[in-house]
Amino acid sequence: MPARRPPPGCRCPRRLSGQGEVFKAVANIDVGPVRRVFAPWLDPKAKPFIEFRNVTKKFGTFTAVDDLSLTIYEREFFALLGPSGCGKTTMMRMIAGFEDPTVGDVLLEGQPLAGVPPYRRPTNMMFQSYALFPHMTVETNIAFGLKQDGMPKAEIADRVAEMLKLVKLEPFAKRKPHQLSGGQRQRVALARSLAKKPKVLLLDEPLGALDRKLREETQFELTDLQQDLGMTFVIVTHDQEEAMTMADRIAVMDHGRIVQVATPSEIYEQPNSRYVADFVGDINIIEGKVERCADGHVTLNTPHGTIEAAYEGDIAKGSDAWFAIRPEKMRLTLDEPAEAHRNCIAGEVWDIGYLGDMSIYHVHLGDGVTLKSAQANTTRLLQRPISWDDRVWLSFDADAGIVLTR
Ligand SMILES: Nc1ncnc2c1ncn2[C@@H]1O[C@H](COP(=O)(O)OP(=O)(O)OP(=O)(O)O)[C@@H](O)[C@H]1O
Repeated sequence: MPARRPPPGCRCPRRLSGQGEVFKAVANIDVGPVRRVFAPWLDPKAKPFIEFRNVTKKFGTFTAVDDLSLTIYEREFFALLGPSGCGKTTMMRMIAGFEDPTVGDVLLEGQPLAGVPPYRRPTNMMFQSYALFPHMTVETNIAFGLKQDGMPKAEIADRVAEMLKLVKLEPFAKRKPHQLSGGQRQRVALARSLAKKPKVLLLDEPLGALDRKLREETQFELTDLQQDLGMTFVIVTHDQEEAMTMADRIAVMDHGRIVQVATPSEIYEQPNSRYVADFVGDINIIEGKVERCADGHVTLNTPHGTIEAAYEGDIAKGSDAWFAIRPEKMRLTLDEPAEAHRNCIAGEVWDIGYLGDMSIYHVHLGDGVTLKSAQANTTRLLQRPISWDDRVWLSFDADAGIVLTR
């Protein structure tokens, strides 16, 4: 098993002692006495690497990408996340040069890419299907693009050897794709994409063909590789866990627009809308009306009682607002909590989803609303105290969830 990395956005101690010098150079952001993070987007002096400036892409009358602006920084692992058809692949294809914006500019290192054909761009795109040549061996597959570019034979041999080592495929150099596992084929495709040493690697659902376990392992390999190479990776995925595991930042997209760009933990803990909250991970959303908003708190009147939540900002009394809280942040008890007049909701256990390490309790509130509470299975199944049809209390702290206004 690969060693678990620090969470994205916290690429710190391990990388900064040793090869991590590169990160010091690009992002000297101090966030405390011990920790420095890779966060060029917080550095006003950081230069954009890839830029979308008011880009619209239309196919006929259909708008696939809608007046979108975005900055990606050098050495970033950036994920485009969103439902099918939201425009992720179209954005990647505009970086690679397979599509041109209808309006607006895509820039690389400050230079507009308009008119630059794909083969002249320092980008390479790896597709989900891998598109390996079945009749060629692993090494000839990796060498293919280099040969086409007219690289001298000896250099090609060196580069292929380097790539085989990088993706740990040296023993398989003479095999053909059908003699490899799915994960090995994925690594050949990766080696082939990296062979020309592009500045930007574009990965379109790169792990879609792998089973879950291999996918998880490969995610870590890919992020380690990206860090070691110091390259910029842009990945398209509709798998939010994949984006969370690998990316420094995630752009959540909806209908050709970006709804939020932030680090995985910000996207998860501070979604800016119900759309993002709901798209990334499991969440309970409770609708209410603002009763009071002052002193860093909002009091919400909801059909399930009063919720008092931490909130920095101002919302007018009487406005609609939503309290969003992750299932793992909901306590579940059989006894009524002491402060049952607020942040406590009574219900009945309707269903229990057993996931092995944890169980998801679906709690019915009576008026058709169901909330979820995730409980770690620290005791064996037979010993667990809360079961189907039990009357229970869900409770939470004021800062356990987030108040959303849209
Ligand atoms: N060449 C094209 N002609 C017409 N419409 C297109 C073309 N390419 C993409 N589209 C449309 O643009 C929209 C965005 O497509 P895109 O492939 O970027 O979505 P996506 O977010 O990558 O989806 P998926 O996750 O399914 O790959 C879709 O509605 C798609 O049908």
